Amino acid sequence: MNDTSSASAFRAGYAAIVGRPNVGKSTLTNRLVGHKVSIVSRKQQTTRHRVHGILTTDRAQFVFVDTPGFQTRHKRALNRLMNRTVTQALSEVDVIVFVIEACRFTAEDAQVMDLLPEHVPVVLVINKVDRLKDKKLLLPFIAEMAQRRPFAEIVPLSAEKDEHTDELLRALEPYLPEGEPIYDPDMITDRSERFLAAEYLREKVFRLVGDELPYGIAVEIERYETEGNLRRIYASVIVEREPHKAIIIGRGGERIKRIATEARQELENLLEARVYLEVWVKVRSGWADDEQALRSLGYDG
Ligand SMILES: Nc1nc2c(ncn2[C@@H]2O[C@H](COP(=O)(O)OP(=O)(O)OP(=O)(O)O)[C@@H](O)[C@H]2O)c(=O)[nH]1
Repeated sequence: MNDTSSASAFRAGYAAIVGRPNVGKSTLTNRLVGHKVSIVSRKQQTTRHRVHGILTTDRAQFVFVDTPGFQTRHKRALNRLMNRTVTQALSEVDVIVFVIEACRFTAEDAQVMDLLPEHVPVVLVINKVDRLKDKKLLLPFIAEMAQRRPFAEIVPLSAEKDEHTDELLRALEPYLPEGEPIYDPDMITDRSERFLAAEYLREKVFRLVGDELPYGIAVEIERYETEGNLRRIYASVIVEREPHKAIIIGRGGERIKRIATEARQELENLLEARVYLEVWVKVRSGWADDEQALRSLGYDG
């Protein structure tokens, strides 16, 4: 208890995970935390909230902030809110994890990099190295990236295959301040069950509706009741236009049934509880353009 040497001191702090859409930020957060707290989709820009994934080891507590993709093309209200969220997240953290794809550095990546504050250390993650056919290309790419900016560390890894993710944790640890855990060590997220239920349901909608719908989809939890080990969840999927409703419902209600069943099963695993989930599809036109409506749906940046 009286040991004051810094080598054994516990560390705790915040790490923001940033990068352009689709580089694998959600996959990485989930891998590091070991639970599915942030939704993953092939479709871009599925992460709209700051989600804290929390990992507590015997040496440190990492609080990960999974930020939405930087918006460079679209100008709708939703995206203005998202950019504000990102900027805010970055100024508050102890270390930034800047994620790019192996051997690709696009104009969009450069735009994200230019927004990173100078005073916060940045660890560069080169993700998806499993995709590289020729691993020899990695070294020159690392050298090229090191020229672009003084990164605190550069860690090539594969979030999906869980390769070298431990090295990232080792690289991040020294940048966390010494101190007591910020959250209870048993926690994996500071989000409520209600929030996670909405996220899981939204992920299923994105996965099962595929590319048939634009981004104007939201999920609202209308009632969330706990009765012992049972959760009763009443949710709405909100779309912008009537024809979108039919797409989500599917022929004979087949698709919405599958969305609800899969979301329920995953929630049962996460919560270790029985889940009753009822899902309705509603049309509320223009919500993605209306910041007020977004706030009421919980997108309050
Ligand atoms: N091959 C390979 N694919 C990966 C890896 N990491 C993520 N992916 C895939 O890349 C896609 C995007 O991953 P996400 O984690 O949703 O990306 P994101 O950066 O959070 O995306 P946004 O939420 O749009 O910002 C998914 O299809 C993942 O399965 C990896 O290490 N290797």
